[in-house]
Amino acid sequence: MTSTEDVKEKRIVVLISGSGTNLQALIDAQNGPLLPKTRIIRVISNRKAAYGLTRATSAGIATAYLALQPYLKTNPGKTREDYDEEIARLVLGTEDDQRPDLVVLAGWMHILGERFLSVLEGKASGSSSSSSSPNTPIPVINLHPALPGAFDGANAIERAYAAFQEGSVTKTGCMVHHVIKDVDRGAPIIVREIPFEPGEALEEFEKRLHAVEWEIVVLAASSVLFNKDQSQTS
Ligand SMILES: Nc1nc2c(c(=O)[nH]1)N[C@@H](CN(C=O)c1ccc(C(=O)N[C@@H](CCC(=O)O)C(=O)O)cc1)CN2
Ligand SMILES: NCC(=O)N[C@@H]1O[C@H](COP(=O)([O-])[O-])[C@@H](O)[C@H]1O
Repeated sequence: MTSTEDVKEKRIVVLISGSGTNLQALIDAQNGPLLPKTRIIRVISNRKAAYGLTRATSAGIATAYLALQPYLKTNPGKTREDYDEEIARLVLGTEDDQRPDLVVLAGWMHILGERFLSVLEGKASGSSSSSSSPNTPIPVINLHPALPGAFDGANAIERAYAAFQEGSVTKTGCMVHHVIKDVDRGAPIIVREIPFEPGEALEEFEKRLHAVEWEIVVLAASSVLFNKDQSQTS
């Protein structure tokens, strides 16, 4: 029987661009019933002012910042794809004990290209370390505030709310899905439907939606890390 001491710690890297309330939900869930022996080892942001960086630092989690435009400016000749590969390197770290078991995009507002995905899928080497498991794919999941195939891309909440105002939808939702090249089209892991309420202000609706996000981002991480089926779609 494996004792708890023998169970290898699970490592998560979280990518953010903003306030980090979903990062905070993951921080608070570390070593709890859904994420036992699990640690967020690094938080990476593409926005220097992201409050999520403050949350990470307050929680004693290492942080890194790298934004596309400053990267291109300080590296003449480099491309967006080079940036994506640099982000992959930041995700992998330089040593084996820095290699994550899961990457969570929690409000990460940059579309990641093939070069990033290839490194994380183990099809290309992005780490400078002689990792003992360079080709093991690392799952990448994304939190998106819409239902599968409904409002892909940025500003999904506002677009869904406007569609409700026009009478073209009665509900929206949020989901966590696997990340593939096609934005927001990866296989859903957890989906939650959230009906609109007539007369409800956008700000009030957003509060309801975010509260559901904080729940599913932890459930999805648990599902992927521990192969548990948390996929109650509702
Ligand atoms: N290859 C993938 N990359 C990303 C995915 C994905 O599913 N596949 N999900 C997004 C997250 N996201 C929606 O969930 C999303 C974020 C940002 C954008 C977008 O248009 N970004 C612009 C820049 C916008 C800005 O800087 O404000 C861009 O990248 O040029 C669309 C969807 C994360 N990445
Ligand atoms: N297309 C991606 C997208 O819109 N992601 C959204 O960014 C917010 C991040 O909040 P947070 O910074 O407070 O965690 C969340 O609402 C998440 O669904």
